[in-house]
Amino acid sequence: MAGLFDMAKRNWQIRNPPGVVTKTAEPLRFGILGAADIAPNALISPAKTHPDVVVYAVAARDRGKAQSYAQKHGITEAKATYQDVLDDPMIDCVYIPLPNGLHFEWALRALQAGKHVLLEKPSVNNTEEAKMLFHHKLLSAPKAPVLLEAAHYLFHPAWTKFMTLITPSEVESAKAVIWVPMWQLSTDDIRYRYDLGGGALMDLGAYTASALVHIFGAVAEECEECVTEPGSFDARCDRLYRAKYIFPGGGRGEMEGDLSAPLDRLSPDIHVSHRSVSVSPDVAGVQIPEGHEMYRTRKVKFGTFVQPAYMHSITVDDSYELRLIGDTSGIVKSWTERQTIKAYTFRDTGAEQAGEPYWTTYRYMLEQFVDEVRGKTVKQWVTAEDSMNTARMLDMAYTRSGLGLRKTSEYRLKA
Ligand SMILES: NC(=O)C1=CN([C@@H]2O[C@H](COP(=O)(O)OP(=O)(O)OC[C@H]3O[C@@H](n4cnc5c(N)ncnc54)[C@H](OP(=O)(O)O)[C@@H]3O)[C@@H](O)[C@H]2O)C=CC1
Ligand SMILES: O=C1OC[C@@H](O)[C@H](O)[C@H]1O
Repeated sequence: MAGLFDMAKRNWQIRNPPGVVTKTAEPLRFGILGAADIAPNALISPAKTHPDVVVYAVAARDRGKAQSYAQKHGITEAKATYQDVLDDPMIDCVYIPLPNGLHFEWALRALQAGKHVLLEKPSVNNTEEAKMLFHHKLLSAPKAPVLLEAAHYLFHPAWTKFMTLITPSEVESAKAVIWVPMWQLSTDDIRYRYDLGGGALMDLGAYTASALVHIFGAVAEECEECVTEPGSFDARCDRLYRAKYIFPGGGRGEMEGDLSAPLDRLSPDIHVSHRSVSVSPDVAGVQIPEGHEMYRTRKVKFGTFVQPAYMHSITVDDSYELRLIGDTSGIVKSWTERQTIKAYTFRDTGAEQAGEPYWTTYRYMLEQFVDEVRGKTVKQWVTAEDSMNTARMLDMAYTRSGLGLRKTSEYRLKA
């Protein structure tokens, strides 16, 4: 009952955060490229509770659309073009929620304009673009701007907690699944447009692939199978994928995503199985007779890993075996233990870090982005290597599926 009350309160406060936030004297001013559906959740709402952030401008291809969007969301300026945002010296940071196929070009343009960039996932169309973007000399110059792929779920304390329960070198298998309900997207959505970097692997695979890389602590060696089903708009864009990977050391990773899923599949989740390993009795908080050793096989399930702020659940199932040392056949005793864990703040993980139960993944991410821009130490981050690894995983799956890579942008910065 208390759990239900907490959930209702948290979900209400996500939409109606308590208290009034006083902004700093010179907050970071953000401009948004595109009047995108995701921006209210991903930036506009989180900015309201961040004292050092103001969403200052939005640009749309149609000025009227930018104006009504700005009015609806209390944004000071509506710009007629994306370039107008980049040319405005008042703007410090740019959020890019454009279709995937435009991320590379507009991220480069924004970095060249000296703006810090929060770039929607997946950061780019493929590994070739990832290398050109994340290795660009603009990012290694003195006082280089910040570039972050908005893989928001990695910033939530539930993910941090989940990773403390995983030992990447001992993972035998893992499966990550994510679904979008069938009513959510139109058949000609940007996710079904090849020219815009569409495809379920691009859209949902960005989550499942990056999750697998973190869980195994490495990018896969090979994608051994990738079955897809096409969307109706363009057969080159997958509506559904099921991919299987082999990781260094032989671990098996699977991922599935569906952009038009039936109603019974609403919770994105991850299942991880570790192999049986010898553990110290302290780990299980038990004492064992002399001449014996303990083995543990751990399974971890993370329900609702992508949007954990609304509700999530991490379940750890440990199976223990007590054996005589050196006797691999005889089990003297076996037992199981289950823990169910939730972490809505870093306090729940035992760490001292800012946050409130009603902070979404996006709000936690914004906190770190601002800290990085302000030159403070960040606690969670998506590194250039992380972004490149996600692109490598997606490229492997697209190649294996036969659909081929998403095309590389022809845009290049003038020297
Ligand atoms: N972090 C998250 O949880 C989520 C992230 N995303 C990511 O955000 C990005 C945008 O997704 P979403 O907000 O759902 O998409 P929308 O279609 O709502 O927004 C995309 C924006 O791109 C602009 N645009 C520019 N060129 C084109 C073009 N040729 N065709 C269509 N639109 C164009 C449009 O801007 P204009 O206003 O100028 O017309 C539009 O507002 C994607 O990269 C997606 O992966 C999406 C959903 C959730
Ligand atoms: O990033 C995303 O997360 C959730 C999905 O609804 C959406 O398609 C995707 O773009």
